[in-house]
Amino acid sequence: MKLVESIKESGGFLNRYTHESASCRCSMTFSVFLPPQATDGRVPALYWLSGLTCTDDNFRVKAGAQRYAAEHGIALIIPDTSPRGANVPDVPERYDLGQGAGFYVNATQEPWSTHYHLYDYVTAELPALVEQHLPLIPGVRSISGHSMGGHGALICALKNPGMYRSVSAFAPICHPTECGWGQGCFSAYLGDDKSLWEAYDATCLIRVGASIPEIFIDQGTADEFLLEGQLLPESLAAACQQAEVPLTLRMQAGYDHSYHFIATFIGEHIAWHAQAMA
Ligand SMILES: N[C@@H](CCC(=O)N[C@@H](CS)C(=O)NCC(=O)O)C(=O)O
Repeated sequence: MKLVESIKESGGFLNRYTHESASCRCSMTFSVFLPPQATDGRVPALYWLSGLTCTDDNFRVKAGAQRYAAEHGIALIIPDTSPRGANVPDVPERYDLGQGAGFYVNATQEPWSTHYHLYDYVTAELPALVEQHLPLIPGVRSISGHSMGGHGALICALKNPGMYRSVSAFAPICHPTECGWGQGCFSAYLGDDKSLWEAYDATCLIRVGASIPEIFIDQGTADEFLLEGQLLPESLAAACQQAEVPLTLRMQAGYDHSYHFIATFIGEHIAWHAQAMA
């Protein structure tokens, strides 16, 4: 992997890397915040998955997370949301399909199946890469994300028991098989057989017994996509209650879907993950 930018922040370094991804078969860019504690030792890592339209840039410039990561001595690993490049299929007129909308699945359908393997990328290729090259404690990971990335964080944790010490999410797409965003991407990436979609749906995974110690979610009540029925936290809450999965779902009065909402609560999420990785 190649370091393309390094900026000192909060006593640590906000770095950007590019590498040739075997999973996505293209060059991928990701950001990493290394806290000051990484100068003389190895640190735990919190993976952050962003939402529709995002690159690795949105979280690093808008969430204000680096200050808290420095305080707690944890690294932030911030991947892109899809494969990229002129040879990678896209639908430029759509923000919710193609580049910027990888949905953290392994696509099986043409033309997406060559490059759109974000699930393998995030759960296997990227952790192996960063743990080999950066001062991270191998295997000590947590995961969080926003919207499409909140969905990504939930399914990565639910499908890989023990891989992450903790999982949280901001305004996650909780039941993608039942919302417009999810149905649009899953039909394109995974095909028409809806039973295959359920393997990438947090609510469905909990219904069929996926084991997870605890889930922590913040959701704004004035979130335009909550009101539009894209997020469906009530479906996840019902599944968790039925399966006796501990869920802390905080409905935050008046907050919208934006990074202003994330910036307000990211400190609490980072403190919670840091404790789980201590
Ligand atoms: N119409 C919106 C829909 C997409 C959207 O709200 N994306 C959220 C995640 S689902 C986001 O993080 N946008 C980028 C940002 O706020 O920096 C847009 O094009 O930005």
